[in-house]
Amino acid sequence: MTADNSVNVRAVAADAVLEILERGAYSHLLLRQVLAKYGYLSRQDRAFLTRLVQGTVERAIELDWMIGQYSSVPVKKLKPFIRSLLRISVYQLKYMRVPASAVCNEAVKLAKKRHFAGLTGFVNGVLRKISAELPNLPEQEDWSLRYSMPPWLLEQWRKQYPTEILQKMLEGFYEKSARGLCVRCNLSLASPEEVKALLEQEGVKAEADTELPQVLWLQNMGNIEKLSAFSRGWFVVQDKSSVLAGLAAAPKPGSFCVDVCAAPGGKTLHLADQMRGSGLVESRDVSEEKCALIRENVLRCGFENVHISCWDAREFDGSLAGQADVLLADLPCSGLGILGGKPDIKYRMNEEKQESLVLLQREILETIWQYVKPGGRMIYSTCTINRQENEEQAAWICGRFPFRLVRDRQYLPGVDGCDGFYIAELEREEI
Ligand SMILES: C[S@@+](CC[C@H](N)C(=O)[O-])C[C@H]1O[C@@H](n2cnc3c(N)ncnc32)[C@H](O)[C@@H]1O
Repeated sequence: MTADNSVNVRAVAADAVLEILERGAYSHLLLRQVLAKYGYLSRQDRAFLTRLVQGTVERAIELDWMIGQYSSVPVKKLKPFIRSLLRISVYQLKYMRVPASAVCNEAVKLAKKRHFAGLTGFVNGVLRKISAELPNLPEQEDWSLRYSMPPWLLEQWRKQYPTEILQKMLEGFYEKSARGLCVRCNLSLASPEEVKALLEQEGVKAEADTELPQVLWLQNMGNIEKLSAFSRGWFVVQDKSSVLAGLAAAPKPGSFCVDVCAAPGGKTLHLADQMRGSGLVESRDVSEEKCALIRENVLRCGFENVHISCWDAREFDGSLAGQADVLLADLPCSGLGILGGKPDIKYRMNEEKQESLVLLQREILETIWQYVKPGGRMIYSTCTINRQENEEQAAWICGRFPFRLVRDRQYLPGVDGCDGFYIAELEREEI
């Protein structure tokens, strides 16, 4: 597929995969940049590019194993661009059902164009062999290959979840893109019916969520920032699990809410929306750059009941002591619940990083619990499925500070129809 005369979508995909898997770029940020740079691509090409990059990153462990079976050179020793080109090509063969002739011809052309003319025979040979063998390949027994999941992560989850649940989760990550893009309607500006109607006028398919009336699932949306409903601030891109955290906070009109780790502002906006312009949300994040993201969203959505400030949540702010009706502690975490949308996290994370995140969460919690007024509530949430950062952290809060756990829930991908997310609702004791 070539979008137009000026850009070869496969070349863009190969470069993007190289940046993500070889140079540590964040998949969601890089894709956003690339899609903005090639803003003139058709909806079809944007969808192809997105799927090819995301899918290749998601399936990289399995793709490398397949390439390794038919390459005379170990995958690790291949030239980075050739490795990337083979990865996107094998993904097209196995998961996009692109005809082998198209995949091989495009890969050979691209190798030549990037000055690897001496390797075109090698590229063609590996891809032809894989495409011939594909129909005979049995399903992988090894889950690390079947689901492209690092072995240490599978081992950790095996200790924490029963096998059937684990399998549903692993499959759930791959179902996310098919469900579409999840958005929450800004009820202060428009009803879900109005948002749906405006989106449909612009060719976007919007389906109401079966449980949460303010949530819509979008398909075929192209460049979201160009949609009128987006620029009018009528919706916020936010997974259903994150909406559930905002609903758990349920601020009463006129409340004072503190959101200590707020960027890009999804939950801040939801708190402001639930109070319909009354009360105040003190919305903070650690850097000016992050606060700028909150500001942009608050402006777009038209809220005046939000105050944004740059503050490191590990630093105590005496002016907030005992003030908050609702404290939102949506803390930095290992992010393993959102692998469906940010698959590169699984290659970046390790047990050492998880342990340091547990310590960072505790450092923040030791400071911020003091902001909750007696009888007030704290919502502790993460977008991960690791017990140490979730249930164990909620128990740690209750064991150390004057809080009781009202309720908590671990949402799981593939089980609950949303990202993996943990939400604990805690109440500060009156005395
Ligand atoms: C899970 S994200 C928050 C998502 C946000 N609540 C939302 O709904 O859009 C965690 C945030 O914590 C911020 N963060 C990390 N360390 C922090 C610190 N020491 N103080 C304040 N914010 C911090 C990160 O910049 C990141 O934006």
